[in-house]
Amino acid sequence: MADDLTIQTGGKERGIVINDDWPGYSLELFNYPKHYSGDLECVYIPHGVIMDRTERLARNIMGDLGDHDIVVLCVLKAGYQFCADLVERIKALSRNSDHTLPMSVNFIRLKSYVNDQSTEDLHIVGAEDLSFLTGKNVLIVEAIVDTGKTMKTLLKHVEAFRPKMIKVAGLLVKRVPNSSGCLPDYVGFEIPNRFVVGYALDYNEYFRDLNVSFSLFKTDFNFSDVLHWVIIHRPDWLMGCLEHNPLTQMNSHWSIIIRSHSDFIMWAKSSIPPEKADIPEFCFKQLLQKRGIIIIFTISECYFDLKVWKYHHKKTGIYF
Ligand SMILES: O=P(O)(O)OC[C@H]1O[C@H](OP(=O)(O)OP(=O)(O)O)[C@H](O)[C@@H]1O
Ligand SMILES: Nc1nc2[nH]cnc2c(=O)[nH]1
Repeated sequence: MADDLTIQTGGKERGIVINDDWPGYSLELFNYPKHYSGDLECVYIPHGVIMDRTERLARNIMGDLGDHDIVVLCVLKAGYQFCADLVERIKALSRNSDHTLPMSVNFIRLKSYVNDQSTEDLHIVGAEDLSFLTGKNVLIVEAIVDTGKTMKTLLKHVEAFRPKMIKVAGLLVKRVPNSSGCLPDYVGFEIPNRFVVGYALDYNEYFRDLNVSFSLFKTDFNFSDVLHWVIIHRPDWLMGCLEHNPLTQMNSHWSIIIRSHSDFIMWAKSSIPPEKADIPEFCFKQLLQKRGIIIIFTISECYFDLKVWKYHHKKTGIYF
């Protein structure tokens, strides 16, 4: 995978390539949990297609590694579903062919995403000591390779324990501009640069329980409504954003900018006196306590926070 690692790099397949203009399937055609209604855009890759592709990956892995012992290293949390399904299919092939692939399964947890953003803060949680991998054939099983940072870090970590061989199976690989260049040896699907959820892939821990696989997280909503709602119901959170935003120190005026993560500014007001800004007065009292405000929300940060809030308050009957 990475150039500096002793892993075979040649002849890698891109898997099933999903083009940028793929609209997905209408949600109306599938069953999905009621608690996610309104949150999803479409079904991007149906569960059955993932299962069929996984079966083929299992066959490719058996073909390459059959008769070697392997240690499967499942990357949690998102990798658990793919790993379970892949191992199940390798076991089935093992039962029904002349090749056999003795396997042990281990788990490692890496965490770097907050909302839909990769952070520099990558933690390896548990199984820091991987000395049981020394001299072994290792199959790393990962749900998604996006920026590739997780995989690069993990490979370095695993390499340090001197396994005999490392192969990587990744169900999804995203086409991203600044990819680390780490490509799995076995790829299920190459997908556009969109945020997908379901089949154990989460958004701040939501949607792991979504079985209609890989749906797109919905981001089309009315920004003014969202902003009003946040200001009214979450002034504390808003202030938190300000505290942590270095830009808040820069300007003696305030401005509120809402932008999508592709940097398209959807709604912006800058240096407007509060009484002309069409935002409830009490919010401005709070905002104006802090002079020099620039608030930058990304769509999903803002939207998801509302969702969390909505779910949080379901029991108390406050709805967005
Ligand atoms: O290629 P990258 O940009 O590094 O992203 C890929 C990683 O992101 C997700 O993990 P996350 O940090 O969200 O933790 P999780 O698996 O517990 O959801 C996913 O499971 C991958 O490990
Ligand atoms: N749920 C989810 N987690 C990710 N981690 C990296 N990319 C993604 C993605 O598209 N969806």
